[in-house]
Amino acid sequence: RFENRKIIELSRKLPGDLTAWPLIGHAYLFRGNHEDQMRIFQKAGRLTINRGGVASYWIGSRLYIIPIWRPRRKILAPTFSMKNLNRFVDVFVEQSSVTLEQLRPRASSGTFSMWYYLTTYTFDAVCETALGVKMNSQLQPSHPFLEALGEITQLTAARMVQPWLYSDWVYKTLPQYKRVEKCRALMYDFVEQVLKTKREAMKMNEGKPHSQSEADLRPKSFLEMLLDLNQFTDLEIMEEILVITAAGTDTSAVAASFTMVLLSRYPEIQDKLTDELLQVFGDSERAVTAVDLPRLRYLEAVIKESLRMYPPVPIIVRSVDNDTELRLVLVDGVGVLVNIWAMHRNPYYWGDDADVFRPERFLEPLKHPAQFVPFSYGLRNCIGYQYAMMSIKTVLATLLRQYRVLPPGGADQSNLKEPLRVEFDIMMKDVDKFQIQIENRFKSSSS
Ligand code: HEM
Repeated sequence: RFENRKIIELSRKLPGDLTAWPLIGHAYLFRGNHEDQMRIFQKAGRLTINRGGVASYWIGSRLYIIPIWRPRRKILAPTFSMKNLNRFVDVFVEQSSVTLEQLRPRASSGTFSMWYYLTTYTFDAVCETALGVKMNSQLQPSHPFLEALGEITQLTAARMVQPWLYSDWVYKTLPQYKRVEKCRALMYDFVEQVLKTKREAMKMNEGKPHSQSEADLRPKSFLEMLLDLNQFTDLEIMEEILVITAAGTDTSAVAASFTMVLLSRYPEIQDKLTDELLQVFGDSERAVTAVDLPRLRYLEAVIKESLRMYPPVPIIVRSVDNDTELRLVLVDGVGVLVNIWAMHRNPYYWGDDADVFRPERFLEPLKHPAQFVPFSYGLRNCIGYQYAMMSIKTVLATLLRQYRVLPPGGADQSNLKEPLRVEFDIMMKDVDKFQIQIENRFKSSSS
C-alpha cells in the first residue's frame, strides 16, 4: 500500500460504483463465462459514462510496456500506403469470389453460422497480402493456425481478468501455460516456414536478369516489402508478420460478421444498401474494383455503424509510465482501460438513439474526431484501418449483390431489434455465432 500510495490516492479521486475486494480488487466480478465477462465491461462502461467518463477499477497488477514499437511502426507504416492497398483489392476480390462460391449450397437451405466463412476469407486474404502465400483455408474444414489463434485469444482473455494469473511464475505451473506455448510455437513455426521458403526463392533468383514474370507483376506482399527494406532481422520480420496476420484476421471477420447479422435484422437498411450496389454496378456481374470502393458510401456507413455498436475490440489498455496531467494527474504505474464499447454508446456524443442501429449518422460529420474509435486513435491506432475497411467492403459488396441476408429461422420477429448477445475473448463476438440465412437475389445462371 505504501509503494502504491500515489495510485491509491488517484483511485480515491476517481471512484467507480462497483465494490472492490481486498487484494483482487474488481477481478471477482469476472467470474462466470465469456458472456458474463463482456457484461461486466458493458456495466462498468455505462457506470463510467454516468460519472462523466472516468472512473477507476482495480484489476490487479501492472501492464507490460513495449519499447520496440516506435522504430518498427515507422518502418512498417509506408507499406500500408494507399498505393499498396489499392493493389491488394484484386486479392480481396479473388478471395471474396471463393466465399461467394462456398456459400452457394447455403442459399435457401436454412440457418447457419457465417463465422467460418468470414474468418477463412480474412485469413486467406491476409496470408496472400501479408505473406504472399495462397492458403486456401476457405476450401478446408479447419486450419491449425486459425485454431491456435482462437485458443490463444481465449486463454489470454481469461488471464487478463484473473490477476492472480499475471505472475509468470504462477502461470508457468498451470496447464493453460502449456497450451499457450503450444499455440505460440505453432503460429511461429508457420511464419518461420514461409520466411524460409521466401528467402530460398530469393537466393535462387539472385543474379538472374530481371524479367517481367507473373511474380513480378503481382502485388508485393508485406513480407516481401519488409525483406526489400533490409532493416529487420529474421526474428523481427517474423514478429511483425505474425502481428499483422493475427491482428488482421479475426478482427475483420468479426466486423464483417456483425454487419451481416445486423443487415439480416434490418431489411429496410439492406434494401437501401442494395439500391446503392445497383447504382454502382448496375445489373452487371463485373467484379468489384479499387475505384468502386470509395463510391460505396452507404456500405461504408453501414460497416461503421456496425463497428460503433459492436466494436470487435471492445476495450484497450494502457499503462501510465510518467505522471500525466489530464483532468487530474494520472500517476506513474496506474493502468488505463479505454472502454471503446461504452464510448460508442455515450448519448452525449451519439444522441438519445445511441443504442439504435442507424447508419445514416455516419453520413453526417461527427461531433468529435475521437468519438468513433473502433481502430483506436492517435499514434498507436490500428495500422490496418484502411486495409480492413477495403477488405470488408469488397467481401460484403460481393456477397450482398448475390445474396439476400435473413435472420435465423424461427427467430422471434419482435426480438430482432434487441441487442445481440455478446461475449469477450480479447475481441467481442456474438454468443450465437453469427447465425443467419441467405437466399439468392436473382435466379442465378447455375440454378
Ligand atoms: C475491423 C477490423 C479491425 C479492427 C476493429 C482493429 C482494431 C485495432 C485496435 C483497436 C488496435 C489498437 C490496439 C491497442 O491499442 O491496444 C489495433 C492495432 C493494430 N492493428 Fe488493427 N484492427 C482491425 C484490422 C486490422 C488489420 C486488417 C490489420 C493488418 C492487416 C491490423 C493490424 C494492426 C496492427 C499491426 C496493430 C498494432 C499497431 C501498433 O501498435 O502500432 N488491424 N487494431
